[in-house]
Amino acid sequence: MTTATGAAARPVLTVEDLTVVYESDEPVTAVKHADLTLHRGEILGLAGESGCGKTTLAYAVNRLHRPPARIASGRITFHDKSGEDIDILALEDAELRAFRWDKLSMVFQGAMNALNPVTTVRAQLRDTLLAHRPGMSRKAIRERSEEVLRRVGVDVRRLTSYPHELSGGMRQRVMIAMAMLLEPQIMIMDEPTTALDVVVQRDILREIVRLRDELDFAVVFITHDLPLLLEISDCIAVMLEGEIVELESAQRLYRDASHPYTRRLLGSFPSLSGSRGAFIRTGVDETAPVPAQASKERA
Ligand SMILES: Nc1ncnc2c1ncn2[C@@H]1O[C@H](COP(=O)(O)OP(=O)(O)OP(=O)(O)O)[C@@H](O)[C@H]1O
Repeated sequence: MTTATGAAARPVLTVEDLTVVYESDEPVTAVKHADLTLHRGEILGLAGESGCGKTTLAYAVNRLHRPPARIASGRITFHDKSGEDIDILALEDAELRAFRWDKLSMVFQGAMNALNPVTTVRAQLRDTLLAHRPGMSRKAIRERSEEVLRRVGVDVRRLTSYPHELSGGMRQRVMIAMAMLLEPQIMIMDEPTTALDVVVQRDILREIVRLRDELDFAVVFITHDLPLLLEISDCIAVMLEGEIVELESAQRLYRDASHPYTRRLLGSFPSLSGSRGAFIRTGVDETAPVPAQASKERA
């Protein structure tokens, strides 16, 4: 199969006909018959205004949705690198616990507040490792913990820190380190940097793109910040009122969006209207390659 960016890649996740309904007094169909294919090593941006169903879709993919949310239709298949296909909606509880973090991890909105406040970074990394790799030696745990921290640009001396001793940016990096701890094949990131200031946000995003290049996991990146998605994504899915109305390479979407809503969305960001291309990096010309590729250099 060929991805929208032109590279041959196999799918790692297929979502077919997914419908999620909140069975409240007035039922809300938050995701409507969504189809999505994520390829190995791909960064897929999920864009759309607040309330369009992005988070609901991400939660359902990882079976983290809670009542009143109910999956009314669909099929979600994880294509493991071993060649096995895993039907996520059919997993038993124990299988699901083993699956999460290991094959697919998530960094949530405001995740930096999700760290346990009374436990050191070292203990949190160790607990996650031991839950999934019970036989892991102390030496291997130490080495892996140090490695993931280094990868996200946090000094290993921070292993002995408690979350309150870290800055917001550092806590978010630790959460990303947790998410990559078990070398998942997919990381879903739901507005992972929204609460951070712009400079730290860019720094972390560049890091995610660089890590993806090195480690080749796939990323679903959710935000309503379309300019940012154009910069880091290979492909972008646009959601409107629960439907995926467009799924295109970042480049095609930017230059030639077909859905009127996408065009409106593009036009609603002052930095994207007017002289196209200026927002990405200074000096980028109109005929330059896919924005995501150009942003792969390190910060
Ligand atoms: N617990 C709930 N009960 C009923 N409706 C809900 C519930 N949670 C979300 N919804 C509705 O589902 C729809 C999709 O919400 P969702 O949070 O998935 O959107 P989103 O695109 O992620 O928004 P945001 O960007 O603000 O996070 C919205 O109409 C929302 O009001």
